[in-house]
Amino acid sequence: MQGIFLVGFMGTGKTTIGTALGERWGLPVYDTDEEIIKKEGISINEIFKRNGEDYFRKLETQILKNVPVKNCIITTGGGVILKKENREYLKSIGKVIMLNASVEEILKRVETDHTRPLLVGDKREKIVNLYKDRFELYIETASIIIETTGKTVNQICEEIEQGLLN
Ligand SMILES: Nc1ncnc2c1ncn2[C@@H]1O[C@H](COP(=O)(O)OP(=O)(O)O)[C@@H](O)[C@H]1O
Ligand SMILES: O=C(O)C1=C[C@@H](OP(=O)(O)O)[C@@H](O)[C@H](O)C1
Ligand SMILES: [Mg+2]
Repeated sequence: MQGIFLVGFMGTGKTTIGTALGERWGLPVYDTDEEIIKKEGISINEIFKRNGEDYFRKLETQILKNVPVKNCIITTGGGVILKKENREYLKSIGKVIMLNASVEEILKRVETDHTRPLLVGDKREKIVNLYKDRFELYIETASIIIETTGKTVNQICEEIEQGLLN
């Protein structure tokens, strides 16, 4: 089986759904953020603080291109689609699934979480602006789009399974 990649905005549930799919299908799951944290030995917040976003993006591309793909599920960080190089790689190497959610739903899910350096300050404003810049890039990269607002993890996994059959 070719690799299954989950892309989408922060808080759309990529890490959660990828983990659930891994359990359902008995496949290994690689989360690019977790691989970056393992490699650097510090949190994403700390990487942004010490080395800046550009450094993080370089690591992200490196990790993306080096995680196993065949018979694996790969969950990405929300900004992976910013680089054309990454979008092309994703499209060429696996099946790309976009998770989507409304701004209100994302806000609810990330409200009390302080692990995302790009959502510091006015979270709603940050989400609206970043999503506006990125939306088309997710759409361009993915071949399956799944709406997650108001759905359970199980429902979303079932929709993904259905989407892969079509
Ligand atoms: N379908 C869902 N319904 C409600 N909460 C969800 C759902 N999917 C994920 N979450 C919650 O939203 C938060 C962000 O999920 P996460 O998987 O980290 O998203 P991402 O990796 O896309 O940033 C977590 O607290 C998670 O438990
Ligand atoms: O959208 C982004 O630019 C980011 C998303 C995060 O991952 P999640 O989408 O899993 O939250 C993480 O990679 C980093 O904080 C930057
Ligand atoms: Mg994640």
